[in-house]
Amino acid sequence: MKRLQITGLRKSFGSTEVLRGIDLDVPSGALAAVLGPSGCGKTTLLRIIAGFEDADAGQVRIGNRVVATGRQGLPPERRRVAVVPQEGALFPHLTVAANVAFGMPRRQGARRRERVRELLALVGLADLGSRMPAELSGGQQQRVALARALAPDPDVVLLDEPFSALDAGLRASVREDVRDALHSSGATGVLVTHDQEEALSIADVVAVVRAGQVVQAAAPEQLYRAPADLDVATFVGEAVILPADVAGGVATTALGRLPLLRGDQVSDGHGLVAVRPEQVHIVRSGRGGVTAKVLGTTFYGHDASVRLSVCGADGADVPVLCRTQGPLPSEEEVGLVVAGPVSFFAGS
Ligand SMILES: Nc1ncnc2c1ncn2[C@@H]1O[C@H](COP(=O)(O)OP(=O)(O)OP(=O)(O)O)[C@@H](O)[C@H]1O
Repeated sequence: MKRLQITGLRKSFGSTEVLRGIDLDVPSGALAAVLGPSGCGKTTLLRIIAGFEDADAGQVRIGNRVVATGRQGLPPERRRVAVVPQEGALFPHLTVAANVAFGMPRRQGARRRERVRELLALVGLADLGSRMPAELSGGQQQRVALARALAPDPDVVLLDEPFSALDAGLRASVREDVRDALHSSGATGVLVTHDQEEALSIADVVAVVRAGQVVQAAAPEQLYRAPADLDVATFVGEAVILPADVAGGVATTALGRLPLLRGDQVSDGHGLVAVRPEQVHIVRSGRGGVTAKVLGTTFYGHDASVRLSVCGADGADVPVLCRTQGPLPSEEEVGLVVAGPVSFFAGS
């Protein structure tokens, strides 16, 4: 089994406490994304798992092996952990095949060549073994880096912002290929990123790190639909935040009366609700819903993001965001209805 269990991991550099009790549990063969703003300690966490850095306290366990506990740990080469760095870092003077074979024992001979072929096929580069790294695109280089990491058959693969150097068009397809290759290999993966779309789109589990702790770890859809707090709600995707008075599991807001997620567990009181823009639907003025005025539209091609304002309880304008197929004329009056339950954060 290749389950990765991290408990109570702490690390300070001088007087700066970077990791303050990180807990993370990644099932065998799953891919976890560690999502957090720049400087929150993501790379430090990976370096500790890999054995490049010692923690001050806590434990790293892979399957039934404790690879680090407190300040003690196995050396990196005995952990069965591989790292894919930010930019492939391939050996420029070796062919693609030789790069992939680099970490494998030479005595394997024909088996080694066969394994390189398998790995290149796994990452979709079956025909490129004889090329030099400089003759590959950035996305192809990252796939070779993954194949090289997988060559010694590691239990855990760590990926440090592996797509950040790729342009937007390429990034989506390369990350899907990397996810599929990782899943096929059976290795457990941990990817660190500050890109929420990347985390949501490829990971089985997303762990949001803030101030050196995991504030929520959940499947992408659960994280998006039921964020643990207001910061997670706004960090993971866009949200319309509205003041709300709650009674009987229903919030009264500037967008009308909205049912709450797990409303039966929410006490009556005042707070804020988070509404996802795609929950807000436009209906023609006079056809129900809350009246809103269009402020402007940003058109993205596949859809558009419309900024509107509705009238709050105190008479002030409340900004609202929704998604539409195309632009709407500014100043137009429309009706808005909200579909589905919303998250509530008491006393915020
Ligand atoms: N060897 C070190 N000595 C001193 N401080 C360090 C060291 N390594 C990291 N830090 C500090 O620890 C903090 C976390 O760094 P880390 O690189 O882990 O963050 P990160 O979340 O990966 O950031 P980014 O997304 O920008 O790469 C930063 O404030 C950094 O300056």
